[in-house]
Amino acid sequence: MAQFEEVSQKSKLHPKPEGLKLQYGTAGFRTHAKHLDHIMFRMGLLATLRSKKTKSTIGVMVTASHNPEEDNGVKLIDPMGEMVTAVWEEYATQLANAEQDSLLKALRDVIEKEDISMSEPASVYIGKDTRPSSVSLSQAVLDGVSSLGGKTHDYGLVTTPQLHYMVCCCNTNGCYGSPTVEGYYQKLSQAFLQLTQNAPNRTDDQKKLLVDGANGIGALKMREMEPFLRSELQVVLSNDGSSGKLNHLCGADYVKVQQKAPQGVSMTAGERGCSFDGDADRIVYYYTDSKGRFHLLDGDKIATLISTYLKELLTQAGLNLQIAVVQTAYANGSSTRYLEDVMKVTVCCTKTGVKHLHHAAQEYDIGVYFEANGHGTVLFSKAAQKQILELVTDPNTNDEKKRAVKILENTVNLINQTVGDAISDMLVIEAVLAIRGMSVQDWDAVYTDLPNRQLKVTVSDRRVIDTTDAERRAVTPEGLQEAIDSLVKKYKNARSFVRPSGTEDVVRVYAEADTQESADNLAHEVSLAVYRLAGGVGDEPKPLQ
Ligand SMILES: CC(=O)N[C@H]1[C@@H](OP(=O)(O)O)O[C@H](CO)[C@@H](O)[C@@H]1O
Ligand SMILES: [Mg+2]
Repeated sequence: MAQFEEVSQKSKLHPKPEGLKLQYGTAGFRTHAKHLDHIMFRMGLLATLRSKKTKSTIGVMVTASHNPEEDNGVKLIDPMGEMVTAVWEEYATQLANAEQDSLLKALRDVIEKEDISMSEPASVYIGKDTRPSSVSLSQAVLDGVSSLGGKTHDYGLVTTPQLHYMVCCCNTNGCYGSPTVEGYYQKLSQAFLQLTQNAPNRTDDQKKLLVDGANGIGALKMREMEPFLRSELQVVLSNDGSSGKLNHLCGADYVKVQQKAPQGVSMTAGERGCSFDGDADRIVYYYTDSKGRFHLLDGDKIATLISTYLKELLTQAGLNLQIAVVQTAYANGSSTRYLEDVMKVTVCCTKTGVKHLHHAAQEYDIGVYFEANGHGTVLFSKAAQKQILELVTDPNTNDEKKRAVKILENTVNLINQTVGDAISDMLVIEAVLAIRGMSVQDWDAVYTDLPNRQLKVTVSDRRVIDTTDAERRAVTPEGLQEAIDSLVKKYKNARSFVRPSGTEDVVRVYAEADTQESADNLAHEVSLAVYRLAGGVGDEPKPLQ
């Protein structure tokens, strides 16, 4: 077959290092950039097949998000802008690991299993982050697509959520928006400007926001978008990539894990700041109080703020829609308690990884999902969107209801429903604070986080730990869960769980309790239990200082 002749020829330009095995993990392939050229070419091939199969445009994003600059990675995007489905993750791994001489066989296997008609046309959208290696790696993706006769549109430098958005716009024939970066800025900024009209008396101080761009793509795109916001948001951008290194001592992951402000951001007391990660699909907020203490507002605080706001609007609009918040086991216990007991919203817990949260959120009229690390968005069901639109145009709606439902409509337009999006989430948070007249301190005071600690333990094979109940309980190895249970009993308001990481070769330990000292001690004791019962390697975990 002529098509395969070209694959065969071109694949020689992107050879697989013999014996190298990589896996499509929680967030696609991710490793040192030097190992990825063949992976990119093959993901170009796979995206082309996926496009033929679904008769839709598929996205391929070249990025390694919050990883160090030397790394890179790739994620595939399905037709509605969601993460690629699990079965195709398997194919991705098979194709990635086929040795050079069995690549065509691996390709034919997928075609056969999925019964793909090779005469279908194919279309693939491609984007990349600012890593130096992204230039040649995205070229390898383009080569893969063209060698199977697929059409490509190379968006060049875009954030991950922007590419998800483009794919969704394309496959909905423009219903979701226009598939251009300009179209994205226009849709979001128009919704934001409409929303801020509900808060006409904001001062320049209130409009000011410090943004840490993680020296990555988010910074570039924030600069591009700024004029569209017409000073309704006054962004002070740092770590804009002009001098610092990507994700180095800055960005959302650094701030969340270290629980301190990024370097290069100078905040006066009470000013609010936020950090994006390296591909701008995560965001966390923070401020420093008058005593110089740093306060983090993470994904849990964001989910609480947004769901409270939506619930209030639904009541004002007289709409009977069910709202739920989807979290993972890492959600702070105080947030879960507040949402269930005070807000009376449904809270559901899934396994770690955005695809799990996204699927769970699709089950509700309105599903708000956030990982504690700041990755999340809101999904509105088709029926919910229809009800909102009908009420906007209903001549019998009174003024109060009309105001609420107009705000809801603009909020729907401001949210990137395809995936967590730092820029979109930031604008939603800014709009909510403005409309509700809240400062960042008011927001922080809604509930107080339980002190918590996350640790990592290295074991010889992390797969010996199997979990259940959305990863909150360990089933194996024997005795581990009992050990955790009896340690937890020693502390007040305590909770702890362990799970094998899906992105690193470690076991993660999480503990929370009434004081930082208790959380630290509990996390340490549970780490010791993991080390002893699950085959720890290296030195025994030491107590925290
Ligand atoms: C505790 C934690 O933050 N885990 C992260 C991390 O997964 P692990 O499976 O824990 O390594 O990376 C995932 C992909 O970016 C992200 O979805 C998840 O939230
Ligand atoms: Mg990311």
